Amino acid sequence: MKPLRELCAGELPRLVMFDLDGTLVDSVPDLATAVDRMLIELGRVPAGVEQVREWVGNGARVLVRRALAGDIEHSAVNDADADVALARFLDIYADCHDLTVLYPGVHELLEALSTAAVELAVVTNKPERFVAPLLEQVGLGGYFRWIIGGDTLPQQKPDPAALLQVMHLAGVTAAQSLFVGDSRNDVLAARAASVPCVAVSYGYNHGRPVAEEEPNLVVDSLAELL
Ligand SMILES: O=C(O)COP(=O)(O)O
Ligand SMILES: [Mg+2]
Repeated sequence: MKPLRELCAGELPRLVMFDLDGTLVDSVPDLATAVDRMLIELGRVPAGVEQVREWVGNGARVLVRRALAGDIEHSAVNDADADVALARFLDIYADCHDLTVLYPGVHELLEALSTAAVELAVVTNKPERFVAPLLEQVGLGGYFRWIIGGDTLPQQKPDPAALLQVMHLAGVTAAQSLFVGDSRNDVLAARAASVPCVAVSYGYNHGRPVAEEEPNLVVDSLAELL
C-alpha cells in the first residue's frame, strides 16, 4: 500500500474515510430509476440516467430539487414542492437497490486495510437510513466502524464536520487520516479538514474530471492503492 504511505508521511494511515456513491458503489442506475419514477408520478418528464449522474453528490434533497428544475441549478424550485417530491423519492428509492454494484478493487482494498488494522469509515451525503443496508447488500457490511450519512449531522460535505467527528471518535490526527472520494465535495471537505485526499476518476463529479479539484492523488481504480 505504498501510495497510501506516501500520502501519510511514510506510515499507513490509521483511519481511512470513504465516500459511498461513485466511490465504493455505482448507485446511479438505482437513483435514476427512483428519480424517474418520482418525476412520472408527478406528471413530469423522466430525466434519464446520464442526467441523474450529473446531479448526484449533494444528498437526496438537492438531487430531488435538481430533478424538479431539470437542471443542476435549482434555486427557483419551490420548497413545498420539493418537500412533497422528496418524500416520494425517499419512499421509492427504498425499493430500488437491485442495480447498485461495487466498483472493481473496492473489496480488495478494504480487506487489505482491515487486515492491517486501519480503522474504516463511510462519510456520505446519502441519507443515513440507506447506507448500512446498501453496504450489507454489496458485501461490505462488516468493514466500517463509523457511518455518517447526509442527515446524520446538521452539515454535509463539503463541510468538514463529519470528517472531524470521525477523526475525533477514532482519536487520530488529520495527518494520520485519509479521505477517498469521487467529487468536488469530497476534495473540499478533506481540504477543509486538512486530510489528504485520494479521488477516483470513475465516479460522479457533475460531469467534470475530478482532477480539476486538485486532490492529492487521482486513481482509476482503488486497486492502485494496494
Ligand atoms: O447521495 C449523494 O448525493 C451522494 O452521496 P456520496 O456523498 O456518497 O457521493
Ligand atoms: Mg460520491
